[in-house]
Amino acid sequence: MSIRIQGVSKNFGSFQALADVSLDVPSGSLLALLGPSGSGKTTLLRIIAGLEVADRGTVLHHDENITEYEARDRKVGFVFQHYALFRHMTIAENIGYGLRVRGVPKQERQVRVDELLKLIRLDGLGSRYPAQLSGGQRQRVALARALAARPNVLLLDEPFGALDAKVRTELRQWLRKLHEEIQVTSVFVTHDQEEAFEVADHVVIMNEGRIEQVGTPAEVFERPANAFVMDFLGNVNVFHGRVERGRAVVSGLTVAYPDYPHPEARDAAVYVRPHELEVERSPTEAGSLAAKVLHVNPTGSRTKVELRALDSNQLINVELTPERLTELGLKSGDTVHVAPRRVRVFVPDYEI
Ligand SMILES: Nc1ncnc2c1ncn2[C@@H]1O[C@H](COP(=O)(O)OP(=O)(O)OP(=O)(O)O)[C@@H](O)[C@H]1O
Repeated sequence: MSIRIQGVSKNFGSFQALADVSLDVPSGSLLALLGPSGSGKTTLLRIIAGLEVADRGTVLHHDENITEYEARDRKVGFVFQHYALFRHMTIAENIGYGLRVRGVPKQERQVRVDELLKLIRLDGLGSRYPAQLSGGQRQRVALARALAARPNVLLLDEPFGALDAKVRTELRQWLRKLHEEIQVTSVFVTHDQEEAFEVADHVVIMNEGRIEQVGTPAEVFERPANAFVMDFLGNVNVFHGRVERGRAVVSGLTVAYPDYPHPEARDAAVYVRPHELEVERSPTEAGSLAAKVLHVNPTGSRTKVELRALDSNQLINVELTPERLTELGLKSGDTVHVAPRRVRVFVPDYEI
């Protein structure tokens, strides 16, 4: 069941939580809403669920306009961060609760609950109580409960937010596999980039009630639509420079920027990710920034090197492979030359 959101706006008093948001969630996909705190992710999810009413705009399920439908008529399943299970009910009773309320006969309920217990890999534990399960297992039960009535859409709001890092990682992979198995259209809210990238096949980057970009994890990471997305998606070096005549210039460094062919110079931000910076012992022909090595921190498969540009004093973060580090033999205090393999240039208020 696809979801289509068209021109949805929502105000809380004078505060605009969502500003003219439109989004398509293809049938069977798993889409993550990713953005900083307060960007409107939960509000959008609640509007899809029917728990919140939009001031303007429409929500369609498939081609049906469900904007006016109550939550219970929308056939959605929810999992929240703190969607507590009923403590006095067994796991099986918890999972079957919604079916019981809907009057599904006992036998049919039991078959469905057993099916779900298998799906969440907790078969045999149906007679336990929530207190006898780990936090991760409890969230899997919450998910089974959400799926019990075969919803058209599954909505998850920071479902693993309260769990520790190791369990979170396991549950992400588990959710990914589960989704491949059941293929129910799912929307997942998180402020954790790694989580969004690992779980979802499409990521929606939100900021201040607007959608900044929609794409696969690779698309938004490799081709960020704007400076906000670039910044938000992690560790990045930002150099302040200018653009003019098809070039972007940061002190000694010049790179081609054909998107700005005009002769009048404008301020620009030049973004380079740490693994897209090369370190050389001598200046490169294409232009490089002279910098002093502050720290070399070889952890894991990448070595993090912190440098300071000689002319601007700006801190620069570089990631090198262990092989490259050995080749260079870098140590603190060395003066080197840093050159980007790839840059993204953003010119404020300039539409390409
Ligand atoms: N019922 C409400 N009344 C007033 N303001 C609200 C209400 N619900 C949300 N807001 C405000 O709307 C903005 C967006 O909230 P929302 O919960 O959608 O953001 P979010 O991106 O999910 O953030 P978080 O990651 O912190 O949950 C916030 O500034 C929040 O304070």
